[in-house]
Amino acid sequence: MAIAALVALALVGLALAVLLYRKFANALYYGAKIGGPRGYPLIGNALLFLYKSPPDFFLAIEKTIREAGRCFRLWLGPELLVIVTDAKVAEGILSSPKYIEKSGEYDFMRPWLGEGLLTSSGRKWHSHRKIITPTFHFKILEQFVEIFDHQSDVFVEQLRAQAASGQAFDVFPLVTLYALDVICESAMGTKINAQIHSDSEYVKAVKEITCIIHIRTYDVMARYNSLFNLSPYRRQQDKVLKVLHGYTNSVIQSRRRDLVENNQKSQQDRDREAELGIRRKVAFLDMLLQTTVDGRPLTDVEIREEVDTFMFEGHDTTTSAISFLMYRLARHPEVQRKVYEEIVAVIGAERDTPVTLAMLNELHYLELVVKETLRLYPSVPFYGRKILENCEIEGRTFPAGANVIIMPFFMGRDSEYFEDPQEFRPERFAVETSAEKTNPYRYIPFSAGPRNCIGQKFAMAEIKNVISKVLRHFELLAPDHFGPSCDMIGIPFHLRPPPGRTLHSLVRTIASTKPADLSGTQDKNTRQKINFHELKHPSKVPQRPNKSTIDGQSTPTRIPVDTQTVQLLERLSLVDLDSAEAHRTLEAKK
Ligand code: HEM
Repeated sequence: MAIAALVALALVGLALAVLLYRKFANALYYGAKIGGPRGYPLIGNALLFLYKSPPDFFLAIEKTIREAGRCFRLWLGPELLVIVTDAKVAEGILSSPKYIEKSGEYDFMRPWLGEGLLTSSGRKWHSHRKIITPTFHFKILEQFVEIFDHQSDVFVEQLRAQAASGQAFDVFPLVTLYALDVICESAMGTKINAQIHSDSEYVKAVKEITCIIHIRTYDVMARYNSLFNLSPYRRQQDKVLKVLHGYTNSVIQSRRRDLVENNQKSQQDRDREAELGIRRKVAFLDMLLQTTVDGRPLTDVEIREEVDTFMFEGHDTTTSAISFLMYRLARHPEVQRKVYEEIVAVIGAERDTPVTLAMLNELHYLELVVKETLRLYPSVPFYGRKILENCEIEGRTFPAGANVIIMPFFMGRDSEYFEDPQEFRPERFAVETSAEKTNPYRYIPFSAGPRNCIGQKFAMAEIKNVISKVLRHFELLAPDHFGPSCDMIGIPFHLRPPPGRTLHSLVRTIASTKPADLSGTQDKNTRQKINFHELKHPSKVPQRPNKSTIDGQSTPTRIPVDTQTVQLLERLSLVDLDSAEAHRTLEAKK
């Protein structure tokens, strides 16, 4: 009896081993050929990502790139990841219509976005991409510029309010609210007035779900559903999803009713409205309501997925770009001066001149500055594809099931791709010497190929608009103590996350407290500041004072901006693949 049981057990064990071998042999074999850091049995390289904050995650990857090169494999338990920072390999994947399936990381967005444009694949993605592309036509963009213009006026008022308080604050949360206002009005045609009512249920829900997505992306403990479902994040997610989906659904219903009413209007009514100058702005949602796929209209769920996708992709990315751009302008007064002069030449110095798309397209130098900012701080620092069948790219076999993670963050800092990558030099993108043109796949903050960013023209116009407005009102200044040595500032120990929480969530928590509460949360010496100097004479083309003149003034209007978030990420900006010295210093700081 005992022997029979032992034999049965051995057979089950053998069957299991064969099953596991059949499931993983292919990936193990080709994964080993790609090469990567040594891992442990069963967990692989998961320890590299345990309780990791975003900066620590990036430092770990950067260290591995040094050791293993621009393309290497990692095992996260049973998951095979292939990290790619090689432009040729990235080109092989991004340019091909075969590799459009998204990697496992996108599952963290699915509870909110469902199968929208960012997360879907196959036939659904193809047909939706086709119908959504025309919504970014320049004629439609033109009407969105009105929204940017109005919302950036509100943004300027928020900055002015901070100037009056004189309290330290982080620019990032204010930019988030501005970007949310813009995308909500453009995508749904409704005003949430996030900049004024930042504590509204919908605004808070967007912030919370974005935070949960980030936590799941960076921290291996929140990555797997089995662990995530046991955590408080899961309950929090269920709660905010009700708010998010509820809001989008109600807007869809109301816009449907409006559309029916509008269609019932007689030609006479329409002519009268046209005479009175009543022009209804068409939101992205309206276009979806009127479109058809394979001869049928989109369902409410399909529309909701696309609108929510825009809400996410259209605010998180531009927020990061605008925040880092403001930070860089403050650090490079000569660049800021050139941007300002261009704005005055194209739009004029008057603060309330309405901006048009044609004017924004004329801001060529500002465009170079945006591109340079995205080289160093790509809003989407990595994105992934799932390989469905074994395939060969640039001499390597990528096994079926592998998640390929392409990292523009490191490509933008690679000295083989960009000369002196650590230098902020917008001119490198000038047409004659354009870094983009030498090999377009070295510079991919908007991705490339069939699944590139559909909203990049919208984003560029939005960023240019808000910067042109801010610089007509304020000068961004870096205070004297803010020199190169400050670059090495690490995260003060007491701001490190307790186990189980990522630093990112902590930063978000701090950022969402009132500015006044911030002052006590960190050591004075570790605070970096950007000041805004308000221009006094808007009606004349103002001669911008240089820094020493400003310092000489008795009471300039200044807003000390606490760049907690920038500080966190500035640490990453030092991850220059070229500079072993910088790396050693960072390691020592840790
Ligand atoms: C600085 C701003 C932005 C950056 C850097 C950026 C970057 C990207 C990147 C890298 C992707 C590819 C992601 C992937 O392959 O998984 C992407 C896709 C996408 N982006 Fe953007 N984005 C920006 C702004 C926007 C805006 C403003 C919108 C909408 C108004 C938008 C809508 C989308 C959508 C819908 C996709 C999915 C496209 C598809 O898969 O067919 N993005 N974006």
